[in-house]
Amino acid sequence: MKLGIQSLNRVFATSITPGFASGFAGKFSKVSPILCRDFTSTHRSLMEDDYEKELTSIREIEKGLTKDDKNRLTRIRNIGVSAHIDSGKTTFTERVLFYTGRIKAIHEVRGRDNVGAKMDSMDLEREKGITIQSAATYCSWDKKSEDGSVTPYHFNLIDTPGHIDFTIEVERALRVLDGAVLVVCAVSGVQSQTMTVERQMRRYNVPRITFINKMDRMGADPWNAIDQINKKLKTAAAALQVPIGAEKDLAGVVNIITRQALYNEGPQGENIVVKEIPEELKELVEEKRELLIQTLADVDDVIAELYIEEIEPTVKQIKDAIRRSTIARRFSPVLMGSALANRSVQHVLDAVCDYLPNPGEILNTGLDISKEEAPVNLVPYYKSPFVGLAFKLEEGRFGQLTYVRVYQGRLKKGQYIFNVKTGKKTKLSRLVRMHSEEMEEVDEVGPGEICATFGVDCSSGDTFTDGELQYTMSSMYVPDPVISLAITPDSKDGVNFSKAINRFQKEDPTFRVNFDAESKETIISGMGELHLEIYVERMRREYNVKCTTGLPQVSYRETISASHEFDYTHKKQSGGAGQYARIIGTMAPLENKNLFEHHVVGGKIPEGYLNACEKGFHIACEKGPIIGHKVLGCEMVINDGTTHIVDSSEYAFRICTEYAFKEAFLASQPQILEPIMEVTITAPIEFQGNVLGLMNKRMANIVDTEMGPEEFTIVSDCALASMFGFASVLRASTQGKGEFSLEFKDYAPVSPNVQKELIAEHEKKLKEKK
Ligand SMILES: Nc1nc2c(ncn2[C@@H]2O[C@H](COP(=O)(O)OP(=O)(O)OP(=O)(O)O)[C@@H](O)[C@H]2O)c(=O)[nH]1
Repeated sequence: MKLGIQSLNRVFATSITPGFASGFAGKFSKVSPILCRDFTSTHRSLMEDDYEKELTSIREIEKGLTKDDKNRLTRIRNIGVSAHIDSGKTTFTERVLFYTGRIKAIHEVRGRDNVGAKMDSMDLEREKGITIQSAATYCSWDKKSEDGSVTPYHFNLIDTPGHIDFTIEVERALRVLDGAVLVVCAVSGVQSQTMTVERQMRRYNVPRITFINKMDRMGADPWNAIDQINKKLKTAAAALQVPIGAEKDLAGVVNIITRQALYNEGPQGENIVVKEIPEELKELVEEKRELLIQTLADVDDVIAELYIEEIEPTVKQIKDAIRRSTIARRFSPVLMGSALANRSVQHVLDAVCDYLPNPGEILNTGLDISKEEAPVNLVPYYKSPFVGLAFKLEEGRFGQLTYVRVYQGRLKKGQYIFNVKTGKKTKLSRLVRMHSEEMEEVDEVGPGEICATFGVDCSSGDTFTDGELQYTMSSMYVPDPVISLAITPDSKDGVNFSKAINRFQKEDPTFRVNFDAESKETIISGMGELHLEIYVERMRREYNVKCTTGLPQVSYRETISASHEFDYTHKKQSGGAGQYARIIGTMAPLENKNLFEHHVVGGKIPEGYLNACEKGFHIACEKGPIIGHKVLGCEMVINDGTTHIVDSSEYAFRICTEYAFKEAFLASQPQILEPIMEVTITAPIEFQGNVLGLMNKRMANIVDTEMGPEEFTIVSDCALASMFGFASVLRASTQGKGEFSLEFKDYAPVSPNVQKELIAEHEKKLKEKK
């Protein structure tokens, strides 16, 4: 047996930081909710972080757990199901609900019975066959051990959408989950969204097991998919199973740890029958078992030592090592099967119990705002004072539904909870556990659990406590919208329109609404065409408001590429009180953010006026001087100025800064930036020429091409403006067989010609309005 270099490092130099442990984690960050949009600091603090340190804190917390706490926590799993579009998350979750007894019958996504899967509860989801909102449910799984004993586990499960347009749903689910099942298609392998989801999991330090689905399809190749997980996702992964049969003859899997063949029998594959391993698979099973142990030796010290001594680890040693390294985010165990063909889903549930952490094995931290935001560990003790996070809001039949993850203490019906941000106190009149759109009343939920409540006024990401503690938790990453649309309700009745807009904004932080005073239009912004289309459709269906929409507009940014010194005086004396302000300073380009600073000495400009200048700066950044889009990458520093004893005021200094900003901006070689998207297109090979033609026409920069047995994938960078309406163009060019996804990558300057056109268009619009 050969030993990987990494395992040698781990055995002989155990101080080496494990590569997979230093991922990104919102949970452990020192970022206050106010700063939650700036994740750079989070990344940095976590890169320096180290799982060993985290583990020390977890061990410390464990010491305080009572026997009851332990019993409760060890049986809880908060998990998410995430994947690329159409990998089968919803189909998989439907099986989970069926096998756990949560639903009595299986219904398919776009199934002939027209019922639709349980977790796609919205009509639109059922019609389109896509998941739009993440749905939460809970269920119980009786896990049978090898010795025949049964242990009941309690799962809170969230099925998340695959489309990048609904990415916020994935972000908020991962923020509160302790583990995830990453579903990968056995034919397509790792796809663009798999990589996005993986990045999100790393951001929140979520351990994951992988399920290779669609093993019943022609061309299924789990070994290729595992290879891609290792290479593309840079996650050490190895199979725990080998399939028995293929395509329509897929009968079950061999558990290579216990060396047992597990067949799914019964109409819905509900009976697991244990048999001898088929003769023709024995060699493959041993080969893959060795590979599993070898991979584990690379990430786990115990197995590495046994490996060096050439001792075969026991079943328990292998399982313990998988658990340790999965929770430490160094390894992802891979299971395989077919959700649609009812094969091998039950083993994923066993693996969730065996290898994913319970809420007591994950470190969650907050900031104590009563002690200058000192970091605090949250302890999942039943008797601790309550701390919980409102991670999702939804308008339900009975008012606003707030999803809460309880981090410590418990929530009881009738109890008062305090919103740390607003200081508001609310009595909990109802407490429910969610089961897709249905709910079940409960009196109490303990630490580590997820529940929902009504009548709590808050925003997504607010922390609640019992009123004594002043803790806040870091919130989730909210990406900036990239696309906008002017929207006008057809009827004069604006009440329902406002209601819908308010509700959608509260529920979804990536859906933004602005009223453009110049054009007198309401502008909605979001993550993509589909995202906005869904909201316009929901307004019609749920609020009876039909709307007319303009053409989608790119959310450009305005920036500068040179520095400029300014000396600006704002003076107004037309009877009554005058206005006077003078500021002197510099304007300079800055990477990816805006910044206001002042270095005024000797009280030449009083503090209050300087604050007004800062306000003026931020107002100016909201509407750029060239085409009225947001400013990005600009630093304004005020070094000096003068005041007038009578005519100076905060108002005068604010206005003065806005004018000075405009003047200096226009003198600093202004540039318009446009969003560049990473476009991933997959289609059958015969359409490769057509697709390349489409992308060339759009001046896309091809970054990668991959040929599969039947399909090809092209990854390219392309300006968002060229991608509007692409769904129908691609459909027409590939006989409806092509698929694509768009993800924001970066901002880049538009060409001088385009800049000229955009400015001319903007000026024309302004003239028309006059
Ligand atoms: N052959 C085969 N098809 C499957 C399997 N699992 C799911 N499908 C099909 O794949 C399609 C997509 O399944 P979904 O469960 O909606 O996938 P999803 O990942 O939830 O989709 P989004 O939420 O829209 O991203 C459906 O037509 C399913 O019937 C499987 O194991 N084998």
